[in-house]
Order: sequence, then C-alpha cells, then structure tokens
Amino acid sequence: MSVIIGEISYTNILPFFYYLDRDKLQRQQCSFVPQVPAQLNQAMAAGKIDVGGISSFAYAENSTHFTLLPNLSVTSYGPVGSIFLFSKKPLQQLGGAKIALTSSSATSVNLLKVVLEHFYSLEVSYTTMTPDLKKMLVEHDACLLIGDDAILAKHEVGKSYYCYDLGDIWYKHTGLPMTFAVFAVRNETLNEHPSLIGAVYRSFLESKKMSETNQYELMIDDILKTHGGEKKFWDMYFQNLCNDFGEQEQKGLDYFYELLFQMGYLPNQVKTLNIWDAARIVE
Ligand SMILES: C=C(O[C@@H]1C=C(C(=O)O)C=C[C@H]1O)C(=O)O
Repeated sequence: MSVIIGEISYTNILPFFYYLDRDKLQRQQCSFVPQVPAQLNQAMAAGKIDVGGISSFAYAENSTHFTLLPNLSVTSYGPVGSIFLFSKKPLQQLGGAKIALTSSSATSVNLLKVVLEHFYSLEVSYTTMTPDLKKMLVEHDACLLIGDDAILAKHEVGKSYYCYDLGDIWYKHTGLPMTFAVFAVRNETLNEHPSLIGAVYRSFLESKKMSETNQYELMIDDILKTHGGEKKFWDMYFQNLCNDFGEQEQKGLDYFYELLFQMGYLPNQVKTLNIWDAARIVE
C-alpha cells in the first residue's frame, strides 16, 4: 500500500508543503514526486500519482476521475506575479502573431487563449516550447512563462518587453478570481485509502495554516537561500496569493471552465466541482 503525492516544483505551492511531517507520511507509505504542473497532470491522469496539486485545467479534463480537496488552491484576485506574457508588441497588436507557450503549464496556456481569443478577439498561432524566454522569442512575437521561470525572467528582462500578468487581465474582465492550481485525489485512491488521504489532507491544511500564521517567514528565509531575490518581493508574492477554495474561488473556476467549453478547448462541460466532503474523513 502506498500513496504517491505530487509536489509542484514551484515556490507558489510551498505553503502546503513546507511544514509537512514528511518522515511521518513516509512511514505511512507515502512518497513524494516533485515535477512541473504539466508533468504532474499527466502522471495523475495515468494513475502514476495519487494526490496533490495539479493545474485547475487538468481537473476539468478528468473531473469524473478526480475528487477535489476542499479549501486548498493557488488563486489570485488580480495580479498573480508569476504568470506573464512577454511580448515584443502591445497585446492589442498581436493579431496574427506567433506565440510560444511554456510546456510546464496547463491552466495558464488556456487562460492565455481566453485572454487573446475571447477578451481581445485576436487570432494567433501557438507553439509549445521548454520555458526559456530568449529561445522562445527568437522566432515568436511573444511567450508565456509561469512559476519561478516567469519570476526570474521578469526580474532579468522584464523591462525589455511588454509584460502582461494574466491574473490581472482575467480579474479586470470578469471581476472574478483565477484558480491556477487545485488539490485533487484520484477517485480509486480515495476509495482504497480514505484514512490515509485524510491524513495527507490534514497535513496540507496544517502546513497552509502554519505558513499563513507566521506570514510565510521561515519559508521565505529558505526561499531566499535557494532562489535568491528580495525578502520584500517574496513577502508581497505570498501575501497576494489566496490559498483557499471557497465559494468565490469556485465561481471563478466555473466561469473559466464554461468559457473554455464554449471555445472548444474543453471537450466536456464540468457540471459540478466534485469536492470531497471532508467531514466524512475516516480517522
Ligand atoms: C501561480 C502559478 O500557478 C501555477 C500554474 C499552473 C498552470 O498554469 O498550469 C499550475 C499550477 C500552479 O501552481 C504559477 O506557477 O505561477
């Protein structure tokens, strides 16, 4: 018996992982797989990962096979600070443009399609590439980066390009938050190991609460050692992200899924968000 936990390899997921008692979870036969979102999404769909953070888009693609864990997400109300379209031209002039998309993402690449095609009525072409701004912009007019790649690129070359925060654009057009990552578990795993998934879920919740209570301080001290940057920047970044998944966050996600279905980017409508009734957790 083992449960494999997917761990998004970006700083934005850290509040849920920083305080996990990994030794205890490992003694309970849990193991951890760190990867970028797109790879975790695929692994979870293939049954190679059981539970963890995935792109919210990947939940929509697998909503009949996955169950969402309540009160956990990576969401922004407005600018997210790590999902940027870097462009050689102003966004409104991107009609006919060639856009390079990071291969790490699922939510943000689809959010970009909503922004360009639905909000701005632009027709563009897309190529998926490994995230490397300089290489992406050799033959493309604009590129999308997410996570720590985007943070670094903004810091290094942000002033040389037009730079658009997709969380900001989404909020301005809809008045709704955007949930980039959700926490989900495969239905089969939930049926087989409800009490272990309960333990994993409570650990995520506790880590999130501890991170929020001490204002991410210890976590940011460590990030400064591993990633560099300024304390002020990371303070702002984490204070700005919402880690809840309540009514308003769900409303934003419902609307995102609805637009993607109408645009043909989701084959099936997501009728309901299937959220685990945590009250039923088996101790
Ligand atoms: C805020 C971010 O959210 C991430 C974006 C994701 C995506 O675009 O698929 C998936 C998981 C999130 O952790 C980010 O990485 O910048």
